[in-house]
Amino acid sequence: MSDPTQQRIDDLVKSSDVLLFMKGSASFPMCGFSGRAVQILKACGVDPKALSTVNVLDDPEIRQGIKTYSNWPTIPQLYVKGEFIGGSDIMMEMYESGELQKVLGGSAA
Ligand SMILES: N[C@@H](CCC(=O)N[C@@H](CS)C(=O)NCC(=O)O)C(=O)O
Ligand code: FES
Repeated sequence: MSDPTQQRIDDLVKSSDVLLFMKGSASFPMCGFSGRAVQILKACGVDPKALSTVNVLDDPEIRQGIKTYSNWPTIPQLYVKGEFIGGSDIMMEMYESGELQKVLGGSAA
């Protein structure tokens, strides 16, 4: 991976079991879609302290680079154990089917 931003994102994604790229923070989401993603993770029993987040509004390079990294055009983006799961619509569908709770497995309290 020669692009430094892609490398930085790859390092971030691999550094936390549950990582949410979002607008704002878990305590102060700056967009409804990001807020919904945080709420879904809480509903799955993810301890807010175990949840790592990256505020893309703080870093334009990451805001663009994460879309390239995942080949997904929007924020939020959830990664579990280094794998891209999806945005808030996919998270909601997976939550309703029970799949998200399974994916989160040991990461959920
Ligand atoms: N349907 C999307 C909603 C997310 C969305 O539409 N995000 C937009 C507005 S916050 C976005 O990231 N736009 C590109 C950008 O702001 O960089 C999902 O499932 O997560
Ligand atoms: S910031 Fe406007 S829809 Fe997310």
